Amino acid sequence: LSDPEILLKFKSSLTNVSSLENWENNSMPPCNGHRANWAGVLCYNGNIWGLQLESMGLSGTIDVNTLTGLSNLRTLSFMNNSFNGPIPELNKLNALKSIYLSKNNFSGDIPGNAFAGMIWLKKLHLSQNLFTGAIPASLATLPKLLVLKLDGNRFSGQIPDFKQNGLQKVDLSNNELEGSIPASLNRMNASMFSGNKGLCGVPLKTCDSSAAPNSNSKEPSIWIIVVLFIFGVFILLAILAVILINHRRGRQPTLSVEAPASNLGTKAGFKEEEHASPGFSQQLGNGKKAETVKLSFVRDDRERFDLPDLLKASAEILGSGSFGSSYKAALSGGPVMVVKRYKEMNNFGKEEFQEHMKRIGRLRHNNLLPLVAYYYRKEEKLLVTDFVKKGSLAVHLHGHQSLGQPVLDWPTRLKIVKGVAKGLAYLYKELPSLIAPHGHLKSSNVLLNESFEPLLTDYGLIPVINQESAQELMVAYKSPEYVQHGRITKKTDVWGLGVLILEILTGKFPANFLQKGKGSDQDDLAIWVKSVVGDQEMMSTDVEVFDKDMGATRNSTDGESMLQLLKIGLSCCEVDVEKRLDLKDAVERIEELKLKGGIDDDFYSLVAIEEDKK
Ligand SMILES: Nc1ncnc2c1ncn2[C@@H]1O[C@H](COP(=O)(O)OP(=O)(O)OP(=O)(O)O)[C@@H](O)[C@H]1O
Repeated sequence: LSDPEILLKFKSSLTNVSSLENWENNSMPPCNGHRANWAGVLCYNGNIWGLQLESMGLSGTIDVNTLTGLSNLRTLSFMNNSFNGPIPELNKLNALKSIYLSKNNFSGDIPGNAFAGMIWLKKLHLSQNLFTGAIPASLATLPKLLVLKLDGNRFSGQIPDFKQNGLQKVDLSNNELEGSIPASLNRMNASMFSGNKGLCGVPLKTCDSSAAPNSNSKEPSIWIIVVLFIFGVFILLAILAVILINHRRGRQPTLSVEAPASNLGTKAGFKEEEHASPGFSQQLGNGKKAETVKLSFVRDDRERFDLPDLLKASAEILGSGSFGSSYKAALSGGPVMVVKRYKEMNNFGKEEFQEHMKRIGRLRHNNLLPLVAYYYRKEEKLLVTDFVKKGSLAVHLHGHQSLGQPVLDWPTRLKIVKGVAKGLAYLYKELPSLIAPHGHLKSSNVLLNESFEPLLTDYGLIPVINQESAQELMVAYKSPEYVQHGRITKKTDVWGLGVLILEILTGKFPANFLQKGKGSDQDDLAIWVKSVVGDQEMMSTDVEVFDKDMGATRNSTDGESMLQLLKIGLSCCEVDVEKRLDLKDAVERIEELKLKGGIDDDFYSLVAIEEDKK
């Protein structure tokens, strides 16, 4: 369906729609550039990014399924209308940044998972409705939530333990909540909790521990005893069952790994083929008779495990890059690790290799994925790191459709560039003897943590990669200076940073990495950007290279910062090394870039502003 068709279908499930009479198929399109022709529609670049249908007397059904067709929709407001019934299934619109449903007659319990997966949601207003039951638990883990207004409903039970540090306003006043206020909300104003008879703890009066859930405190305690008793009986039965099963099986160990694994503490290692689960271990061991295998840990602050533990774990291949393959392996009951098996590290003696791994293991920075351990055998090298759940920047920039995830917005992209720059500056400081301290900077080697902070990986490896393969495979050796003059310089990583910046701003994949081996004179992406933007001095915020998916940038600060970053990216991609920025200058210029002030980059609901004034 086209945008107008989607809006008309959406309108057909509403009642009392006289305010939407200019929503008509044969009239003007809903958006004309940034201007809206249809009432209550918010436009950016000809796309619908918001619906602000406030104070229109609307009722009927909010047809969320139809709205899923509007791929640029980021904000929804139905404030001050007459909608009733249960809350719509808003998490089908998981790219939304703000939702305003206050001042309607929505009612009933909200399912605990109603907001699960809404990782972009910053503002949620549900004030002054008739909602009952518990505050949905999924709200407590939304990573970007800043403002939550649930006041003036009939929410009951305890307040969930909000995990976010960034919460700015949480208004829970005038509900039927009870119990103690979680520590994460202690710094809120007391008025945010007023009108709830059962709440206690900072910033309200302290909880009286003896009489806390008081008056009818006897009843719950009896129930607790009954539940504990039943639970105890279950556990006893389970233990008996396990003993019986083991008895029946006799004394043979169920897994061949178990007996020798327990000796590991005293033995120096074990024979790989005795213990490994077939797939992963066969690939690692190559079917050859293995020597003893023991992981060397490069950090003291990490829980110890050994290669057998990883081999036992069911492994999943994450991907095969130019150097080999990466496997994800979950240790039983413990952390999830990634083991990268390098094909091209065979020319180094044990001591030389160990020395370098120790050096890498000493690095500590918020924007580096730490090396945890390594394994050295003459013909086999493995590096072990933590698994990063959100995956790589490459996946977020180029694979979001398949993941069903919203694309990265501008503030997130700027945060990633700033983090990458900081990580690089640290590598330059700590590894001054390496000509290219990273050497392999590209978007699949930038992983993203839970709050989209970038973590560089695969850094500092040039000294232990076989020279011939390095020249063929590593990003540093694809730089114009290497292709033309056969040398890399202190500014080679700056070129990698420039290509990454252009990739982040344009959303386009740098074609060079697709060609194995030597690339063209300079990166195709940089050539394309230069051909579109022309003379750097003459560039304006209207240049056509920016990824449209970065989202609304109507305000001038953001547009200006994007343009500045584009200029920095191009100056980092200068073919002439003399003219290219050095790392220090590039990092300084990146650090100066500003986001628009304030807490939000979407619209401020008119009714919400009025409410906030009260
Ligand atoms: N620690 C990790 N956590 C999560 N994903 C990871 C981790 N390390 C690597 N990956 C992802 O696994 C995939 C394979 O990574 P790998 O490092 O083997 O190859 P690559 O980065 O694509 O290429 P290259 O071998 O040239 O570095 C990539 O998509 C990468 O982003």
